[in-house]
Amino acid sequence: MRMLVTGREGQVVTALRERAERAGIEIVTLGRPDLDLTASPEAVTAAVVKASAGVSVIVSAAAYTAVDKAEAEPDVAMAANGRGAGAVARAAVDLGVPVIHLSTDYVFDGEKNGAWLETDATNPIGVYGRSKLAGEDAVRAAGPRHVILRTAWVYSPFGQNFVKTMLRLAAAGRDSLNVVADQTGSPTSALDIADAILTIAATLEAEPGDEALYGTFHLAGTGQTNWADFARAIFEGARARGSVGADVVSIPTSQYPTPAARPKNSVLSTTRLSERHHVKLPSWQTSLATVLDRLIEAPSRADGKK
Ligand SMILES: NC(=O)C1=CN([C@@H]2O[C@H](COP(=O)(O)OP(=O)(O)OC[C@H]3O[C@@H](n4cnc5c(N)ncnc54)[C@H](OP(=O)(O)O)[C@@H]3O)[C@@H](O)[C@H]2O)C=CC1
Ligand SMILES: Cc1cn([C@H]2C[C@H](O)[C@@H](COP(=O)(O)OP(=O)(O)O[C@H]3O[C@@H](C)C(=O)[C@@H](O)[C@H]3O)O2)c(=O)[nH]c1=O
Repeated sequence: MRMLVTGREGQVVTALRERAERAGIEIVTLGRPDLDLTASPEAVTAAVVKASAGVSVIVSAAAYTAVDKAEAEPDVAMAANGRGAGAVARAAVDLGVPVIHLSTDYVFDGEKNGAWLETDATNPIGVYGRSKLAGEDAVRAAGPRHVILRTAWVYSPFGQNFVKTMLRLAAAGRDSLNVVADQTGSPTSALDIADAILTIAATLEAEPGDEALYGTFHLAGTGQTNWADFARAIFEGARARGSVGADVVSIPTSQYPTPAARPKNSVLSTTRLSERHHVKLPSWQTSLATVLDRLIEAPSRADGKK
């Protein structure tokens, strides 16, 4: 298998590079300046086609992900996540290969009691979510051979994410942090996303004509939490590894004003993916431990002891 992934230094693209190399899968990454999703759709499609010699699948992982900043520059977010995503998917159609496209829990308004199904009505409450929904629509319009993977609350040893922010604030000496406790979701490791994408890509390659494998799927860590409890788990893990933590004070969202509104309930039902692609991610606690192991050097290892 040879795979092209959009993006260069993002969390998912970096995790995919690592996992693909380990599995002996050839991976081509395409990011700025060679690919700018905000360029004209024709230029985006041409750049992807040009870089895709011999690829059997395209993974569309690059996106404008600055949720708050998007409120101030909706045109840029929409160009990248809407039109840009559509142009990447059209390149896959031109090449005759399937596209695996990453989307988000933020396409929902968060008002449901219970986990969101793929068939639930979307209703994004911010610019980022609206731009990602436009991208989903553009991917669907490009052709039927797509897998849209809506994921959530992504963290990893790479790039920027909530886990690294918490560890950085504690390391900078913040002994107490106010964190919102009324937004619920499922933290998802980019390493797990990468493994899932490799499995899904292999299945698509083996069974290209199976229509049940295409469409929209939810992919998230198993279990749910809120940001405050997630922060507590991060600090508990940090302390257990000999690093510093901070006390977490639970606050309502109203006490942490941000430019963009976030959904109250982001929990995604992942049953469809496990039934059709036999992919089920570990519990978020298990995956958090794996990522913390990589982010925090254990004292015994730092001492050179086993
Ligand atoms: N992070 C999260 O919590 C979640 C992410 N998702 C989705 O998953 C996917 C992967 O997210 P993640 O890896 O965390 O994202 P990151 O923010 O870590 O990385 C985004 C990548 O997109 C690239 N990029 C941004 N703008 C452009 C552009 N105009 N042209 C080309 N490349 C661009 C960045 O390039 P550069 O390195 O040059 O900045 C970077 O490589 C995205 O589609 C995102 O919407 C879904 C749910 C949650
Ligand atoms: C740093 C910090 C954040 N928060 C809150 C703000 C927010 O509601 C929540 C998470 O903050 P973040 O800014 O990391 O989250 P955010 O950027 O909204 O994360 C989202 O990113 C996009 C790309 C997605 O697709 C989503 O699935 C989701 O992961 O925690 C606190 O309450 N206290 C703090 O000290």
